[in-house]
Amino acid sequence: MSLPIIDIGPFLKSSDPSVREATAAEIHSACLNYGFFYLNISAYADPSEPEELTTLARSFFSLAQEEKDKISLGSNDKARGYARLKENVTNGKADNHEGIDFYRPVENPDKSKPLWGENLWPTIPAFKEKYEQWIGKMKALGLIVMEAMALGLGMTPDEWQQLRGQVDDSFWVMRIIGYPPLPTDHDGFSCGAHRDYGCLTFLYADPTPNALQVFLPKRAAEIINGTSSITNGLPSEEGGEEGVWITADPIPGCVVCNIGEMWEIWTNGLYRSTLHRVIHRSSNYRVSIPFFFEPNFDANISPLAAAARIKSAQPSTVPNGETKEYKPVVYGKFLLGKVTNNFAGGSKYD
Ligand SMILES: O=C(O)CCC(=O)C(=O)O
Ligand SMILES: [Fe+2]
Repeated sequence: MSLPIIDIGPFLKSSDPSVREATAAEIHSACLNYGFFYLNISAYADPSEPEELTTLARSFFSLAQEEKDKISLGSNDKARGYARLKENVTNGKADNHEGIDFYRPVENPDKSKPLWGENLWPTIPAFKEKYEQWIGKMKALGLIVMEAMALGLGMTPDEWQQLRGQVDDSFWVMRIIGYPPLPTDHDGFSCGAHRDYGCLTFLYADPTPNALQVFLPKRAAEIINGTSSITNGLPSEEGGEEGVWITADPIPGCVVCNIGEMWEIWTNGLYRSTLHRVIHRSSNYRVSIPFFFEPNFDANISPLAAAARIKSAQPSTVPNGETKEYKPVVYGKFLLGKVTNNFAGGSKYD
């Protein structure tokens, strides 16, 4: 047993409402229980596409350090470009990875403003074209999965159109990450424990096993009891909540999909964004390519009526029926807070 595997094919291809609702229900239950699932996209993208992207990424990461530094984010807008091995810090510890970040292009770029520069592309032939094709596909996939989620939450067509208007010009991020083996004496992780802060992450990773781990709180872990991939332990950095780390190895034809903190706000905590980390100790160089499908820069994210309807139909687990009300945020402001924090020595993962 592992995290649920959901095929997006039937949702894409069928006009039968019961088929579409079945996929939507699977996604809803995965979001309620885990915040993470495998999305089989083989009906949508040929596996050779992301494989080619990892080959291109490897040719970049194998360049001399000074070549890679030519597209350094430090000399750009502090967000777009290349970050050296250990430059990113999570929970106060250097991450043992290097990477390149790209964001949605902006009008009137100005690299003196955080986040507001231009993307810096490696000059490797076909690199930009192939990645831009992938970005186009992942953006469209984001809208498809959002529609399925709206259906899963029982949103009316009008409510869906309103939500769609908050994500139809996604301020997406794509990250290309290279992980050398984690030295046994490294004080930290390949990528420290964090929650994704946005909307939906679609992670393609090369076939390396035993790298990505997902933290399942005790209740969720019990649902998929019997899993052989349970490691153990509690994340001390997260207040010691009881649960288990499970490994989420790549599955051919699938991306790993998880929900970010904006979904916590939209659902007022009904869906939780789940802690995850990377510990890559095998001897190879691992490459992963997360695509973050995020809300529009100026989207005002606040709890959705559909989630409130589901919550009010459930018996309250909190004394006196009190529930925490999530505070609305404007996505772009929230993001700038993250990026400015990175610049101050924090992390995009904090
Ligand atoms: O490389 C991975 O498997 C995960 C990376 C990740 O969680 C992130 O960049 O947010
Ligand atoms: Fe992540």
